[in-house]
Amino acid sequence: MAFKIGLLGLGTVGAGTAEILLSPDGRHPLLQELEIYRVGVRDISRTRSLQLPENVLTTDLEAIATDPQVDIVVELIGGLEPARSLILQAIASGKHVVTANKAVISRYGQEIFEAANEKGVYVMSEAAVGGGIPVIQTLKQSLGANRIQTVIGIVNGTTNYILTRMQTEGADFAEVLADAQQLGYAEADPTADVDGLDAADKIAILASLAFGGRINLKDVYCEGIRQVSAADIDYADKLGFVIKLLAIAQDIKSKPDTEMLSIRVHPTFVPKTHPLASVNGVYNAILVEGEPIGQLMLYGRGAGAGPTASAVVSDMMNIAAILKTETVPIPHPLLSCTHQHYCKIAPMQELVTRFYARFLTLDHPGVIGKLGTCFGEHKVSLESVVQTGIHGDLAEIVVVTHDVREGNFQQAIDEIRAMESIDSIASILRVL
Ligand SMILES: NC(=O)C1=CN([C@@H]2O[C@H](COP(=O)(O)OP(=O)(O)OC[C@H]3O[C@@H](n4cnc5c(N)ncnc54)[C@H](OP(=O)(O)O)[C@@H]3O)[C@@H](O)[C@H]2O)C=CC1
Ligand SMILES: N[C@@H](CC=O)C(=O)O
Ligand code: NA
Repeated sequence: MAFKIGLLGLGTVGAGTAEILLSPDGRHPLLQELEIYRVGVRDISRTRSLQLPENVLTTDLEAIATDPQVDIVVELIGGLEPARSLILQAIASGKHVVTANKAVISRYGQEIFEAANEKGVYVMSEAAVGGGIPVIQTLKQSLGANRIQTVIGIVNGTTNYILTRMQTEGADFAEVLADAQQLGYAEADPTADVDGLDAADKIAILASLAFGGRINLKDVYCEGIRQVSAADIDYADKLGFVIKLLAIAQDIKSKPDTEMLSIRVHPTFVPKTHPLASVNGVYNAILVEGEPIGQLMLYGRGAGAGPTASAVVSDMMNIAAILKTETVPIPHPLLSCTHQHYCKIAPMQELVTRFYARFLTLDHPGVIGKLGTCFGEHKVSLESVVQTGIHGDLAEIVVVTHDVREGNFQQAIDEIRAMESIDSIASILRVL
């Protein structure tokens, strides 16, 4: 029995997926039962390196999504529309769906999964987070016995690639971004990568799986890497840290019967001894802490044709395997989405974390004392304060705090910004 695949998109991930399907030798035998039936693209005249079966290419994606012959629709075009509508059309036509589209799943998950459950079809999205890393299945199935406390991830390959090369080669941001685009890591609009939006989509999906509720993406705090300078990377190094764009979801409830999560994406000082500090280049890693499992880290390539396609094809095989046995009722309790409520997300002011801040000040006596007094008045305890150098008429002062309430820290910063002896606040970063 062959399962007919309708592939929407033949770009980086689509081509990687087709390549696996066209070379089944040495892989799981089930792969031989997945047949590329139609492939939808935008520009049919474009030269493609793949040798596809004849007459499969079309620009009519809607026809694929609704074709009665198609068993599984694989959405790999990216973006919000027409991707969302095509997924919904496929579901309405009774097709199972595989997608790598975190933007659509994080925003329209409720609509999509409700439609899928009603229609009795699967929507699988392993490639949407961590590329080839099997993190979605791990959270959905393998860790189901745990109470999850924390999920911390490096989940954007493009920014990790950029930060790694800035750190190791002192490379220029724009030049490295162009390389990441060339390598097929970046989104069609790389703003989504650089400004942390892609990582926010991904941590919303992971948090939903880890904490068993829907996440409203608007509640996810998001800061990208544009402001990270060579000077900060250098100070981080001297202080024993590396800078990583972290996506963090934590259960911060104060009592067992309450629910409160902190979900955020921001560049972070990570101690060099932390397991996430050595995750470099396009590699992603997701560190999960749960009870009783303790710490678990998944590591692998988070972007690129082959690794991402590995996840896409494994989703197709999972669906094919279920369809073959036909013993499992749909919705399958471990493969389908069964979330009903929205999780409560704490405002950032309530976060308790350490901070690194770099100030440019007039080189006057007593400036350090004024900074210390102001922080003290706002209950911000300092771990270290160093005057690191002089730039023309300005002194540079670097501060690292102990754990503080973010709201208190920001109030102190507002007062400091208004001080006459402060020229500017060059950077503020959170410390893990
Ligand atoms: N690249 C990566 O490493 C990863 C990507 N993803 C996700 O996978 C998805 C695909 O990404 P990627 O392969 O990089 O994207 P690409 O831009 O490389 O490819 C997009 C493909 O979709 C087709 N397409 C786009 N819009 C339309 C449209 N409106 N109508 C018809 N065809 C269309 C394009 O056609 P044509 O070829 O004619 O231009 C192209 O074949 C995205 O959701 C992305 O977020 C997830 C993990 C990793
Ligand atoms: N643009 C994304 C691709 C994978 O999701 C990234 O860089 O991680
Ligand atoms: Na994955």
